[in-house]
Amino acid sequence: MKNVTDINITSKTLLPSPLELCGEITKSEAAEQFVADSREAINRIIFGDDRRLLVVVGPCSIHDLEAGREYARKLAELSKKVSDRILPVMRVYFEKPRTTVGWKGLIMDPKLDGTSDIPEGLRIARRFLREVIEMGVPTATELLDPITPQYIADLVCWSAIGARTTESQTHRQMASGLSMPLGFKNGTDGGLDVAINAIKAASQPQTFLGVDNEGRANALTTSGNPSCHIVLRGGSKGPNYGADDVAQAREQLEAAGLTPAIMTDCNHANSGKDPSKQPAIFEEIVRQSLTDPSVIGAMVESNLNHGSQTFPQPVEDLEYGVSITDACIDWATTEAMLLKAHADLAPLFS
Ligand SMILES: O=C[C@H](O)[C@H](O)COP(=O)(O)O
Ligand SMILES: C=C(OP(=O)(O)O)C(=O)O
Repeated sequence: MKNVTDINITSKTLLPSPLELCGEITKSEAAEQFVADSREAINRIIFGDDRRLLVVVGPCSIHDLEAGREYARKLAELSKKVSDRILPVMRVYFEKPRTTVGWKGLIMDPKLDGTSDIPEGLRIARRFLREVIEMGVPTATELLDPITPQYIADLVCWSAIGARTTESQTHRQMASGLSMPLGFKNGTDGGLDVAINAIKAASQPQTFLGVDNEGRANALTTSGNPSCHIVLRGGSKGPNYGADDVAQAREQLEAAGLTPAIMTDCNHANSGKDPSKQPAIFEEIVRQSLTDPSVIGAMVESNLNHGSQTFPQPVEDLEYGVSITDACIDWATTEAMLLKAHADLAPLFS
Protein backbone atom coordinates (compact mmCIF):
# COMPACT_ATOMS: atom_id res chain seq x y z
CA MET A 1 0.00 0.00 0.00
CA LYS A 2 1.21 3.45 -0.85
CA ASN A 3 1.64 5.86 2.07
CA VAL A 4 -0.48 8.98 1.55
CA THR A 5 0.19 10.87 4.78
CA ASP A 6 2.96 13.37 5.65
CA ILE A 7 4.92 12.34 2.59
CA ASN A 8 6.85 15.60 2.53
CA ILE A 9 7.25 16.11 6.29
CA THR A 10 10.84 15.38 7.27
CA SER A 11 10.86 16.43 10.94
CA LYS A 12 8.63 17.69 13.73
CA THR A 13 9.55 19.59 16.89
CA LEU A 14 6.97 20.15 19.60
CA LEU A 15 6.76 23.83 20.57
CA PRO A 16 6.11 25.01 24.11
CA SER A 17 2.52 26.25 24.38
CA PRO A 18 2.09 30.05 24.35
CA LEU A 19 1.06 29.80 28.00
CA GLU A 20 4.29 27.98 28.89
CA LEU A 21 6.50 30.38 26.98
CA CYS A 22 4.74 33.51 28.27
CA GLY A 23 4.93 32.02 31.79
CA GLU A 24 8.67 31.49 31.37
CA ILE A 25 9.24 35.02 29.98
CA THR A 26 6.77 37.14 31.90
CA LYS A 27 6.14 40.85 31.57
CA SER A 28 5.75 43.34 34.39
CA GLU A 29 2.62 45.40 34.97
CA ALA A 30 4.64 48.45 33.94
CA ALA A 31 5.51 46.80 30.61
CA GLU A 32 1.86 45.89 30.05
CA GLN A 33 0.81 49.48 30.78
CA PHE A 34 3.50 50.79 28.42
CA VAL A 35 2.21 48.59 25.58
CA ALA A 36 -1.39 49.69 26.23
CA ASP A 37 -0.39 53.38 26.36
CA SER A 38 1.72 53.12 23.20
CA ARG A 39 -1.10 51.44 21.27
CA GLU A 40 -3.46 54.15 22.46
CA ALA A 41 -1.02 56.87 21.36
CA ILE A 42 -0.71 55.24 17.91
CA ASN A 43 -4.49 55.00 17.67
CA ARG A 44 -4.84 58.70 18.43
CA ILE A 45 -2.51 59.43 15.51
CA ILE A 46 -4.41 57.07 13.16
CA PHE A 47 -7.73 58.68 13.99
CA GLY A 48 -6.46 62.27 13.73
CA ASP A 49 -6.60 63.14 17.46
CA ASP A 50 -2.84 63.67 17.59
CA ARG A 51 -0.93 65.33 14.72
CA ARG A 52 2.45 63.83 15.69
CA LEU A 53 4.14 61.82 12.95
CA LEU A 54 4.22 58.08 13.63
CA VAL A 55 7.65 56.84 12.54
CA VAL A 56 8.26 53.09 12.42
CA VAL A 57 12.04 53.02 12.27
CA GLY A 58 14.73 50.40 12.76
CA PRO A 59 16.51 47.45 11.20
CA CYS A 60 15.01 45.52 8.33
CA SER A 61 15.46 42.49 10.61
CA ILE A 62 17.02 41.77 13.98
CA HIS A 63 19.80 39.19 13.65
CA ASP A 64 22.28 40.28 16.35
CA LEU A 65 20.74 41.04 19.73
CA GLU A 66 23.63 43.19 20.95
CA ALA A 67 23.39 45.42 17.88
CA GLY A 68 19.59 45.51 18.31
CA ARG A 69 20.02 46.62 21.93
CA GLU A 70 22.47 49.33 20.99
CA TYR A 71 20.01 50.57 18.37
CA ALA A 72 17.12 50.57 20.87
CA ARG A 73 19.19 52.55 23.40
CA LYS A 74 20.01 55.16 20.77
CA LEU A 75 16.37 55.40 19.71
CA ALA A 76 15.27 55.78 23.34
CA GLU A 77 17.59 58.79 23.69
CA LEU A 78 16.54 60.34 20.40
CA SER A 79 12.85 59.85 21.22
CA LYS A 80 13.23 62.10 24.25
CA LYS A 81 14.29 64.94 21.93
CA VAL A 82 11.49 64.55 19.36
CA SER A 83 8.53 63.00 21.15
CA ASP A 84 6.48 66.20 21.29
CA ARG A 85 6.13 66.10 17.45
CA ILE A 86 7.15 62.56 16.43
CA LEU A 87 6.27 59.16 17.90
CA PRO A 88 9.14 56.79 17.05
CA VAL A 89 8.32 53.08 17.17
CA MET A 90 11.18 50.61 16.68
CA ARG A 91 11.09 48.00 13.94
CA VAL A 92 11.75 44.78 15.85
CA TYR A 93 11.24 42.43 12.92
CA PHE A 94 11.72 38.72 13.57
CA GLU A 95 9.80 37.19 10.64
CA LYS A 96 10.89 37.89 7.07
CA PRO A 97 8.69 37.10 4.09
CA ARG A 98 10.78 35.98 1.12
CA THR A 99 10.11 36.48 -2.57
CA THR A 100 11.41 32.96 -3.15
CA VAL A 101 13.76 31.61 -0.49
CA GLY A 102 16.23 33.03 2.01
CA TRP A 103 16.73 33.50 5.75
CA LYS A 104 13.25 33.85 7.26
CA GLY A 105 14.20 35.74 10.38
CA LEU A 106 15.35 35.10 13.93
CA ILE A 107 12.22 33.22 15.02
CA MET A 108 12.55 30.69 12.22
CA ASP A 109 16.35 30.39 12.36
CA PRO A 110 17.84 32.03 15.47
CA LYS A 111 21.31 30.52 15.00
CA LEU A 112 21.52 31.85 11.43
CA ASP A 113 22.77 28.48 10.23
CA GLY A 114 19.71 26.72 8.85
CA THR A 115 19.12 24.66 12.01
CA SER A 116 15.71 26.34 12.45
CA ASP A 117 15.47 26.10 16.25
CA ILE A 118 12.02 27.70 16.38
CA PRO A 119 11.36 27.16 20.13
CA GLU A 120 14.58 29.07 20.84
CA GLY A 121 13.66 31.69 18.21
CA LEU A 122 10.34 32.34 19.93
CA ARG A 123 12.09 32.69 23.32
CA ILE A 124 14.67 35.09 21.92
CA ALA A 125 12.01 37.19 20.20
CA ARG A 126 9.86 37.45 23.31
CA ARG A 127 12.81 38.32 25.57
CA PHE A 128 14.10 40.93 23.14
CA LEU A 129 10.70 42.60 22.66
CA ARG A 130 10.42 42.81 26.46
CA GLU A 131 13.85 44.44 26.67
CA VAL A 132 12.91 47.08 24.11
CA ILE A 133 9.64 47.82 25.92
CA GLU A 134 11.55 48.11 29.21
CA MET A 135 13.81 50.71 27.57
CA GLY A 136 10.67 52.76 26.97
CA VAL A 137 10.63 52.23 23.20
CA PRO A 138 7.35 51.14 21.52
CA THR A 139 7.77 48.03 19.34
CA ALA A 140 6.69 47.27 15.75
CA THR A 141 6.87 43.95 13.97
CA GLU A 142 5.60 42.13 10.90
CA LEU A 143 3.35 39.20 11.82
CA LEU A 144 3.77 36.47 9.26
CA ASP A 145 3.08 33.05 10.70
CA PRO A 146 -0.48 32.99 12.12
CA ILE A 147 0.61 31.05 15.22
CA THR A 148 3.39 33.48 16.22
CA PRO A 149 1.15 36.22 17.73
CA GLN A 150 0.12 33.99 20.64
CA TYR A 151 3.77 33.97 21.74
CA ILE A 152 4.73 37.63 21.31
CA ALA A 153 1.80 39.92 20.43
CA ASP A 154 1.32 41.18 23.99
CA LEU A 155 4.72 42.89 23.63
CA VAL A 156 3.99 44.46 20.23
CA CYS A 157 2.60 48.00 19.97
CA TRP A 158 2.08 48.18 16.17
CA SER A 159 2.28 45.48 13.54
CA ALA A 160 2.44 45.16 9.79
CA ILE A 161 1.03 42.70 7.33
CA GLY A 162 3.53 42.69 4.48
CA ALA A 163 3.05 43.23 0.76
CA ARG A 164 3.28 39.50 0.08
CA THR A 165 0.51 38.59 2.55
CA THR A 166 -1.93 41.54 2.49
CA GLU A 167 -4.10 39.64 0.00
CA SER A 168 -4.12 36.49 2.12
CA GLN A 169 -7.40 35.65 3.84
CA THR A 170 -5.46 33.93 6.63
CA HIS A 171 -3.62 37.17 7.46
CA ARG A 172 -6.72 39.34 7.21
CA GLN A 173 -8.52 37.02 9.62
CA MET A 174 -5.55 37.04 11.97
CA ALA A 175 -5.45 40.87 11.82
CA SER A 176 -9.15 41.04 12.73
CA GLY A 177 -8.31 39.42 16.07
CA LEU A 178 -5.09 41.27 16.88
CA SER A 179 -5.14 43.78 19.73
CA MET A 180 -2.71 46.34 18.32
CA PRO A 181 -3.01 48.95 15.53
CA LEU A 182 -1.81 47.49 12.26
CA GLY A 183 -0.70 48.60 8.81
CA PHE A 184 -1.43 46.67 5.62
CA LYS A 185 1.18 47.21 2.90
CA ASN A 186 -0.03 47.70 -0.66
CA GLY A 187 0.65 44.73 -2.97
CA THR A 188 4.06 44.07 -4.52
CA ASP A 189 2.62 45.27 -7.84
CA GLY A 190 1.77 48.62 -6.20
CA GLY A 191 -1.98 47.90 -6.16
CA LEU A 192 -3.91 49.67 -3.40
CA ASP A 193 -7.07 47.57 -3.73
CA VAL A 194 -5.62 44.56 -1.91
CA ALA A 195 -4.76 46.73 1.09
CA ILE A 196 -8.13 48.48 1.08
CA ASN A 197 -9.92 45.13 0.86
CA ALA A 198 -7.68 43.85 3.65
CA ILE A 199 -8.61 46.76 5.94
CA LYS A 200 -12.31 46.12 5.20
CA ALA A 201 -11.96 42.40 5.96
CA ALA A 202 -9.84 42.87 9.08
CA SER A 203 -12.22 45.42 10.57
CA GLN A 204 -15.08 42.90 10.42
CA PRO A 205 -15.81 39.94 12.71
CA GLN A 206 -14.24 36.74 11.41
CA THR A 207 -14.33 33.09 12.40
CA PHE A 208 -11.31 30.96 11.54
CA LEU A 209 -8.98 28.27 12.80
CA GLY A 210 -6.27 29.24 15.26
CA VAL A 211 -4.59 28.13 18.47
CA ASP A 212 -5.43 29.17 22.00
CA ASN A 213 -2.79 29.91 24.61
CA GLU A 214 -2.53 26.26 25.49
CA GLY A 215 -1.65 25.52 21.88
CA ARG A 216 -4.89 23.68 21.14
CA ALA A 217 -6.58 24.15 17.78
CA ASN A 218 -9.67 26.33 18.20
CA ALA A 219 -12.36 27.90 16.06
CA LEU A 220 -11.83 31.56 16.94
CA THR A 221 -14.35 34.35 16.45
CA THR A 222 -13.15 37.97 16.47
CA SER A 223 -14.86 41.34 16.75
CA GLY A 224 -12.68 42.94 14.03
CA ASN A 225 -9.72 45.29 14.44
CA PRO A 226 -10.83 48.95 14.12
CA SER A 227 -7.25 50.30 13.98
CA CYS A 228 -6.00 49.23 10.55
CA HIS A 229 -4.46 51.59 7.99
CA ILE A 230 -2.65 51.42 4.67
CA VAL A 231 1.13 51.55 4.15
CA LEU A 232 2.28 52.78 0.73
CA ARG A 233 5.49 50.89 -0.14
CA GLY A 234 5.65 51.34 -3.91
CA GLY A 235 5.45 48.42 -6.31
CA SER A 236 6.79 46.85 -9.45
CA LYS A 237 5.61 49.85 -11.50
CA GLY A 238 7.57 52.28 -9.30
CA PRO A 239 7.25 54.40 -6.16
CA ASN A 240 3.97 55.71 -4.70
CA TYR A 241 5.08 58.26 -2.12
CA GLY A 242 4.35 61.39 -4.22
CA ALA A 243 1.55 63.82 -3.35
CA ASP A 244 -0.58 62.53 -6.27
CA ASP A 245 -0.22 58.90 -5.12
CA VAL A 246 -1.14 59.87 -1.57
CA ALA A 247 -4.15 61.86 -2.79
CA GLN A 248 -5.30 58.83 -4.78
CA ALA A 249 -4.91 56.56 -1.76
CA ARG A 250 -6.88 59.04 0.36
CA GLU A 251 -9.69 59.20 -2.22
CA GLN A 252 -9.87 55.41 -2.45
CA LEU A 253 -9.96 55.02 1.33
CA GLU A 254 -12.70 57.64 1.65
CA ALA A 255 -14.72 56.08 -1.18
CA ALA A 256 -14.50 52.76 0.67
CA GLY A 257 -15.80 54.44 3.85
CA LEU A 258 -12.49 53.89 5.68
CA THR A 259 -10.46 56.23 7.89
CA PRO A 260 -8.06 58.05 5.56
CA ALA A 261 -4.88 57.20 7.46
CA ILE A 262 -1.76 56.71 5.34
CA MET A 263 1.74 55.67 6.34
CA THR A 264 4.43 55.72 3.68
CA ASP A 265 7.37 53.34 3.60
CA CYS A 266 10.60 55.12 2.62
CA ASN A 267 12.39 51.91 1.57
CA HIS A 268 11.28 48.80 -0.40
CA ALA A 269 9.82 49.67 -3.80
CA ASN A 270 9.63 53.38 -2.90
CA SER A 271 13.42 53.63 -2.79
CA GLY A 272 14.02 50.73 -5.19
CA LYS A 273 15.82 49.27 -2.14
CA ASP A 274 18.44 52.03 -2.37
CA PRO A 275 18.57 53.21 1.25
CA SER A 276 20.32 56.47 0.38
CA LYS A 277 17.02 57.63 -1.16
CA GLN A 278 15.21 57.33 2.17
CA PRO A 279 16.05 60.78 3.62
CA ALA A 280 14.58 62.62 0.61
CA ILE A 281 11.45 60.43 0.66
CA PHE A 282 11.08 61.01 4.40
CA GLU A 283 11.39 64.77 3.88
CA GLU A 284 8.62 64.60 1.29
CA ILE A 285 6.37 62.71 3.73
CA VAL A 286 7.03 65.32 6.43
CA ARG A 287 6.18 68.08 3.92
CA GLN A 288 2.92 66.35 2.97
CA SER A 289 1.94 65.84 6.60
CA LEU A 290 2.06 69.60 7.21
CA THR A 291 -0.95 70.13 4.98
CA ASP A 292 -2.57 66.69 4.76
CA PRO A 293 -3.85 65.17 8.03
CA SER A 294 -4.30 61.78 6.31
CA VAL A 295 -0.49 61.46 6.18
CA ILE A 296 -0.01 59.89 9.60
CA GLY A 297 3.40 58.32 9.40
CA ALA A 298 6.49 56.95 7.76
CA MET A 299 8.48 53.74 7.84
CA VAL A 300 12.27 53.89 7.72
CA GLU A 301 14.74 51.01 7.46
CA SER A 302 17.72 51.98 9.53
CA ASN A 303 20.54 50.17 11.31
CA LEU A 304 23.69 51.14 13.21
CA ASN A 305 25.68 51.07 9.97
CA HIS A 306 24.81 51.70 6.34
CA GLY A 307 23.93 49.12 3.70
CA SER A 308 23.64 45.36 3.87
CA GLN A 309 26.00 42.40 3.78
CA THR A 310 25.96 39.12 1.93
CA PHE A 311 24.18 36.37 3.80
CA PRO A 312 24.49 33.43 4.41
CA GLN A 313 28.09 33.52 5.61
CA PRO A 314 29.64 32.31 8.90
CA VAL A 315 28.12 34.29 11.79
CA GLU A 316 31.56 35.15 13.16
CA ASP A 317 32.43 36.88 9.87
CA LEU A 318 29.37 39.18 9.91
CA GLU A 319 30.01 42.90 10.21
CA TYR A 320 28.50 44.42 13.37
CA GLY A 321 25.39 46.57 12.96
CA VAL A 322 24.93 45.89 9.23
CA SER A 323 21.68 44.40 7.86
CA ILE A 324 21.62 40.85 6.54
CA THR A 325 18.32 41.51 4.76
CA ASP A 326 17.44 44.82 3.05
CA ALA A 327 19.99 47.63 2.99
CA CYS A 328 19.45 50.34 5.62
CA ILE A 329 20.60 53.88 6.36
CA ASP A 330 23.02 54.32 9.27
CA TRP A 331 22.29 55.74 12.70
CA ALA A 332 23.85 59.17 12.08
CA THR A 333 21.63 59.66 9.01
CA THR A 334 18.58 58.44 10.93
CA GLU A 335 19.21 60.83 13.80
CA ALA A 336 19.73 63.77 11.46
CA MET A 337 16.52 62.90 9.56
CA LEU A 338 14.39 62.73 12.68
CA LEU A 339 15.84 65.92 14.18
CA LYS A 340 15.25 67.79 10.91
CA ALA A 341 11.68 66.45 10.75
CA HIS A 342 11.16 67.59 14.33
CA ALA A 343 12.14 71.12 13.31
CA ASP A 344 10.11 71.00 10.08
CA LEU A 345 6.97 69.85 11.90
CA ALA A 346 6.96 72.90 14.20
CA PRO A 347 4.13 74.72 12.33
CA LEU A 348 1.70 71.92 13.26
CA PHE A 349 2.29 72.50 16.96
CA SER A 350 2.55 76.28 17.26
O1 LIG B 1 12.00 43.57 3.87
C1 LIG B 1 12.64 42.65 3.42
C2 LIG B 1 12.53 42.16 2.06
O2 LIG B 1 12.23 43.15 1.16
C3 LIG B 1 11.52 41.06 1.96
O3 LIG B 1 11.70 40.20 3.04
C4 LIG B 1 11.66 40.32 0.65
O4 LIG B 1 12.98 39.98 0.49
P1 LIG B 1 13.51 39.11 -0.75
O5 LIG B 1 12.88 39.65 -1.98
O6 LIG B 1 14.99 39.35 -0.68
O7 LIG B 1 13.17 37.69 -0.50
C1 LIG C 1 9.07 42.90 4.06
C2 LIG C 1 8.82 44.18 4.28
O1 LIG C 1 8.17 44.99 3.48
P1 LIG C 1 7.23 44.65 2.21
O2 LIG C 1 6.20 43.71 2.74
O3 LIG C 1 6.69 45.99 1.88
O4 LIG C 1 8.10 44.08 1.17
C3 LIG C 1 9.32 44.85 5.50
O5 LIG C 1 8.85 45.97 5.81
O6 LIG C 1 10.17 44.27 6.16
